Amino acid sequence: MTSNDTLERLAQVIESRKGADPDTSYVARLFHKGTDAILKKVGEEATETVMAAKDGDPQKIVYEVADLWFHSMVALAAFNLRPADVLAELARREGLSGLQEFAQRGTPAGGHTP
Ligand SMILES: N=c1c2ncn([C@@H]3O[C@H](COP(=O)(O)OP(=O)(O)OP(=O)(O)O)[C@@H](O)[C@H]3O)c2ncn1[C@@H]1O[C@H](COP(=O)(O)O)[C@@H](O)[C@H]1O
Repeated sequence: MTSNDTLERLAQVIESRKGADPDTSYVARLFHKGTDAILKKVGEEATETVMAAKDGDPQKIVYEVADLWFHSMVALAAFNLRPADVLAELARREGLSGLQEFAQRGTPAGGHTP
């Protein structure tokens, strides 16, 4: 079993919660609340990830990043996207240095460097 399988299985469960009962499913409740509520959770989990990383506790970092990935996947589903779309974008970037990619964009005068 690969990590891609785990993400794809979770994506299928998330998809199946669209229109499900908000009283019996957390994901259905998020969809019921709407996109703004989902995006708010993504923001909260990102902040909690930063705080965990500042604490330096590896277990807490993994826990919070799992929360962040999960809520990001709910956000993707809200826009009818799948983890496969993100994985394809990462695959496209494979082997292309971030510095190289940044240079190809062309740095505006006075612009920042990564
Ligand atoms: N991976 C997850 C998952 N990760 C986190 N959460 C829930 O996300 C909620 C919000 O997390 P928070 O950290 O914000 O917790 P909080 O209770 O708001 O507390 P605070 O941090 O705000 O104090 C919690 O209720 C967690 O249980 C998840 N809920 C569901 N899943 C997956 O989604 C599937 C479908 O879930 P249901 O739709 O509920 O059946 C499950 O089988 C799981 O595989």
